[in-house]
Amino acid sequence: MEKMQQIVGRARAAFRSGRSRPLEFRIQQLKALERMVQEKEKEILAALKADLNKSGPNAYSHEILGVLGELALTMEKLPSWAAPQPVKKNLLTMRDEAYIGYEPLGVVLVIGAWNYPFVLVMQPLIGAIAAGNAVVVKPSEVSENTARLVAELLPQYLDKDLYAVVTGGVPETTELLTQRFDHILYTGNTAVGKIVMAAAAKHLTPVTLELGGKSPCYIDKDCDLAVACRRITWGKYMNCGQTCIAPDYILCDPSIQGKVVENIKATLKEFYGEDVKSSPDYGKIINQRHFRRVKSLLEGQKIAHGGESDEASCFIAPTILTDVSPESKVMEEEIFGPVLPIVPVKSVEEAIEFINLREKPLALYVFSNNKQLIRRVIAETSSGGMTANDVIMHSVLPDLPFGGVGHSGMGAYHGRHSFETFSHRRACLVRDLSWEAVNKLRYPPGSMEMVHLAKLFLLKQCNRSRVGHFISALLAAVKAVVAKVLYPQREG
Ligand SMILES: NC(=O)c1ccc[n+]([C@@H]2O[C@H](COP(=O)([O-])OP(=O)(O)OC[C@H]3O[C@@H](n4cnc5c(N)ncnc54)[C@H](O)[C@@H]3O)[C@@H](O)[C@H]2O)c1
Ligand SMILES: CCCCCCCCCC=O
Repeated sequence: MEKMQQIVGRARAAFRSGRSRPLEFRIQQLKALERMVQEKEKEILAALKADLNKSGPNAYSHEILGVLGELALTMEKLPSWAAPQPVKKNLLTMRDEAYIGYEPLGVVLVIGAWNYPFVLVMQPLIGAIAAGNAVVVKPSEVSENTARLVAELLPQYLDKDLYAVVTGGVPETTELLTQRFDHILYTGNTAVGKIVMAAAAKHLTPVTLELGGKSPCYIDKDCDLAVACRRITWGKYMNCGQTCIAPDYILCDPSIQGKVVENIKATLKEFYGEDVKSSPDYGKIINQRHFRRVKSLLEGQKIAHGGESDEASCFIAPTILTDVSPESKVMEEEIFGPVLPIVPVKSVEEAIEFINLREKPLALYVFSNNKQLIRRVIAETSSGGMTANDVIMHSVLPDLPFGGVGHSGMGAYHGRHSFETFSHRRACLVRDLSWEAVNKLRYPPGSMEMVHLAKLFLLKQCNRSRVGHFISALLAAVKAVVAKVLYPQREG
């Protein structure tokens, strides 16, 4: 493989040429990306099938639709997102142009994870292109078929120098991270997140870290359990439990634990039939390393449902664990597999305390008919995102920032948030060279009279209701300037 330094150097030279900046160019590249997804749909679906045994409908709705939706939204909204954003002015600057200008950061690195291997590199790429950057994409080597396809397709549709793909594993990523980037968006586990952040710190490169964690799900007694459990089952077992924002574990009153199990069991049958292993909708564990890791979490647990497995095909049945101790291994690490522990808690207070004693999760879920209880859980906890009375769905609304907090990550993307993540918000003030008399207020020699006037100018916002103020301030300023010019030696 070509040296990382050359790849990044070429992207930087292409960025410096300025061609990624015009909006027409960005939109043309996004259109090419859309054409790529449409023309190569079959190949993308085949790669996702080979990597994760994703069925066509699942791969389409979980990955391709997300990419097409993000592309359509970005192409439609880019002109308004990228437009200078005027800001409020004060009396000193009321004649000027004051705005936030969005400028590209430069060369951006996007490192993806294997569980949604297409959407997790494409969505950040869309935001980075939209913001006018050059981009180096590093898909996960663990989902090797999708990685290979991304490396093959992107150069066929996009500007090859501006948008490069690097494949490979830890050695290649380690080498890539020695290069200087202007932003890094990394998706993956928290331990590697720290490695990425340390490497970025050497170049003072800002990072967006899309990490994981244990996302709790509290079920209140006052709840339609059949609906709640259907939604939880969908979000927990989709992609065989390998979803960053899957509900990791359930907290509920011991009196409803049995009913929760029964409802989830009934839903599993509804979704995947009698023989889950042969269901096209279930997927598989990505590889044997993860198979063994997930299997080991079942040791010593009370299995209320599931537990069957087959190492050769990386299959672990949808599994429910009951009466799980908070101290057990399954409650120490993110599960990232089809295992759902239920930890009994006696009240919402206990649930909130349980959540707050642990690292801030990427997502948090609460099910209840009681709106006040939902508000309370939101107010008294913290997480990257949350959905009440459903799971996962906050991540599909592009106006909501998608990201973590604390150990579940930093920064966010999706929709406009992606554009902002990959842009520098530049403070712009454009003045002219007239009205120098008013500017005399800030020039030496200083006087308290000038300070009082400056206070009036600076602390008052400029809007219509304050026109009166403005006129009197202006008159006072003129008077002060005249006084300063006539009696320059006087003390303030
Ligand atoms: N927040 C999100 O959007 C999101 C999405 C998907 C997954 N995740 C989280 O990611 C985790 C699962 O992904 P994973 O970490 O197993 O994915 P992974 O193994 O695919 O690793 C992610 C990326 O990091 C790179 N990498 C791995 N080790 C590295 C090292 N030592 N130095 C530099 N780079 C290295 C890999 O090459 C890969 O591109 C879970 O914790 C999950 O919650 C988060
Ligand atoms: C409609 C359901 C879409 C699900 C997409 C989930 C993507 C999560 C990425 C983290 O793993």
